[in-house]
Amino acid sequence: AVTLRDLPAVKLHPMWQGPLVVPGGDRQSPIDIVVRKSVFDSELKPLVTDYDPQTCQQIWNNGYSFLVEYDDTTDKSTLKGGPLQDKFRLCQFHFHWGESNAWGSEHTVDRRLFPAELHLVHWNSDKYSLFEEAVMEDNGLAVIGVFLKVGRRHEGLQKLVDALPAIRHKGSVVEFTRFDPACLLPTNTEDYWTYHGSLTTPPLTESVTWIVMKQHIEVSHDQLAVFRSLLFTSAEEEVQKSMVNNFRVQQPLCGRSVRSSFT
Ligand SMILES: NS(=O)(=O)c1nnc(N(Cc2cn(-c3ccccc3)nn2)Cc2cn([C@@H]3O[C@H](CO)[C@@H](O)[C@H](O)[C@H]3O)nn2)s1
Ligand SMILES: [Zn+2]
Repeated sequence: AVTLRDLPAVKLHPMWQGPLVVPGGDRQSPIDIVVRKSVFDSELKPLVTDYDPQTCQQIWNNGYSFLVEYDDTTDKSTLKGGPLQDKFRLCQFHFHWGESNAWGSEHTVDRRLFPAELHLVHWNSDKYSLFEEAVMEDNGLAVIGVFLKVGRRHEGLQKLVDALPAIRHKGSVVEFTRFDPACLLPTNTEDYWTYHGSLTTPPLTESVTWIVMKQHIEVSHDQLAVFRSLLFTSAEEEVQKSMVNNFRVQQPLCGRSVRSSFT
């Protein structure tokens, strides 16, 4: 497997050329999950997702990734269980990927990189009434991370892949409805690691309970190639830049422990 050390000097997106350290940040994400140092916690429950495909609204290119956004004005698409005490509302999901299949994920497992990583973003609707409020609070957010590996074509993903050419440029949006994000979860949603961290893109707020699934999902090489056909740049810009390597590098653990729901 490829580890971070093997990476050639990967040209990072301007977002990551600046100071990568958040002043006073001691719970930043992503991290390397060292399996033998994770602590089994028998109190951790299986995840309970209840997503309503009717709340799917649009898919758009925000110049860093592509986001599938859900109507989060009611408790229709929710996550509970796992390490969570409250109910969380799905607001969007997106991916991070590399220019090659050798890297692209944000989290790593024993330094192992995956070609891509899915993030399903939720906020605590028991305690807050808006995402903007929750994002400023300790553990106001819960993000499920799912690793992608290249292999069999993912039938559920294809509807999303087919929509990507319409949002090639930064700022483009198209209607995208009736998509059930549960199809992107691995079959085993009982085994995961969980730790307290942050958003991996600005504002990098330290408000995320991360839930990283142990089991990956498989997508085909061609499906991943369509992700790479997206552009960081808007239609007006002269120089078009491929949307690849849109991941943040690993951050120091700063004494945090990672719990596992499995032995
Ligand atoms: N790599 S990852 O760790 O997982 C993520 N990295 N970034 C993510 N999001 C972007 C974001 C926006 N804000 C923010 C903070 C304060 C005020 C306003 C926005 N923080 N992170 C998550 C995200 C949120 N949203 C939408 O933000 C709107 C407010 O701007 C809100 O009204 C919508 O309900 C919500 O869906 N989109 N993305 S996640
Ligand atoms: Zn993300």
